[in-house]
Amino acid sequence: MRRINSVSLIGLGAIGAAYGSKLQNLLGDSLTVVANKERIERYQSTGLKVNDDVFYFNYQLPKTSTAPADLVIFAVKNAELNQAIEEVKSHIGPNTIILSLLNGISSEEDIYEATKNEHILYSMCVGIDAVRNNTSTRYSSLGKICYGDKNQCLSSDVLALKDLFDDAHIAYEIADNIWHTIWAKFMFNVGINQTSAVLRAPYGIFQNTPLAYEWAESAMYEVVAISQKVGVQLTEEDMTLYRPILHNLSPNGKTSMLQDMEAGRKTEVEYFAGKVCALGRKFNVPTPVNDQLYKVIQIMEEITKYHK
Ligand SMILES: NC(=O)C1=CN([C@@H]2O[C@H](COP(=O)(O)OP(=O)(O)OC[C@H]3O[C@@H](n4cnc5c(N)ncnc54)[C@H](OP(=O)(O)O)[C@@H]3O)[C@@H](O)[C@H]2O)C=CC1
Ligand SMILES: CC(C)(CO)C(=O)C(=O)O
Repeated sequence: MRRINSVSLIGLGAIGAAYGSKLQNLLGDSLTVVANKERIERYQSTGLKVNDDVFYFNYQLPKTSTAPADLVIFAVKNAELNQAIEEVKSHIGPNTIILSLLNGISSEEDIYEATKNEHILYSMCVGIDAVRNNTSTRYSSLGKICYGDKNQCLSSDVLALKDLFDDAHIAYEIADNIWHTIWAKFMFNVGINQTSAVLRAPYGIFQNTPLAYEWAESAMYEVVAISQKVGVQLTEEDMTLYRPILHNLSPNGKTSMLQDMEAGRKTEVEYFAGKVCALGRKFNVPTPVNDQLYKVIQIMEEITKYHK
């Protein structure tokens, strides 16, 4: 029976800090956070605050030679993924399990291309409303990590991760069809993240203003239509299933894209509307809502740069 005793994590933002704090409580220094010198100094100077607790992690510089970890977790943004893969590569051995908590539908394939690792479990996290302010992260709900083997089997990797999550008190769900689950989350992000960034609206606005959520759903419909061309077969029921998830998030919570917009960071629009529009063109599916969101969000990013 496989056991996960050592974990390396890259990306200590909202998601990395939230789940990393749980793992550190269990593993202590057997959880290693990979980061460059500037980040490590920043994290060490104040500690990493997660809700009301302060964490001092075991840090390691990128590309340091090290024994492979049992599990490597990616929790960076999509545009940062390629660099993160290079920087954490020395932690990945032939038997290392890899988990990518990034949103979108491309990170697992990108990691596979770069590492050829055969132990990548597909995953996403849902129902978490973590908001980060520099080195401080606050959440009211930690949600759960949905994951699975892409061949839909209960492999020893899947079971080893289940034991780790049980021990660390991280809620999880082993998905029957993880690719469908990831696409459903992609659909939700395409709707809620992008419209929230444009409206600068926290979850409460979408919970209480039907017109705002209708707009988000109009972007989601385009993902449903495309999914049917790529064999994923999302339906309107997948959209309905996300409504209670939205209503469980803190009304003051903000999507990761709204947080990026407010902090003047580049957003993940390329991996949401950018991907939807490209797939729409490929499969001849009209994507008028995402076409506009793609343009508006890119313009907003330029305006932010202009004012910096
Ligand atoms: N926030 C949320 O509620 C949710 C987010 N997600 C997804 O999870 C992913 C992560 O999002 P989130 O946590 O919000 O993003 P954040 O921007 O809060 O965190 C990303 C972190 O990665 C760090 N980082 C980037 N590159 C490197 C590197 N090479 N080495 C070490 N650290 C690095 C950044 O450091 P620095 O700040 O110094 O650049 C930052 O702390 C995204 O794909 C997002 O869509 C999924 C579900 C919910
Ligand atoms: C679902 C949601 C909106 C919060 O968990 C998210 O994935 C994000 O903020 O990126």
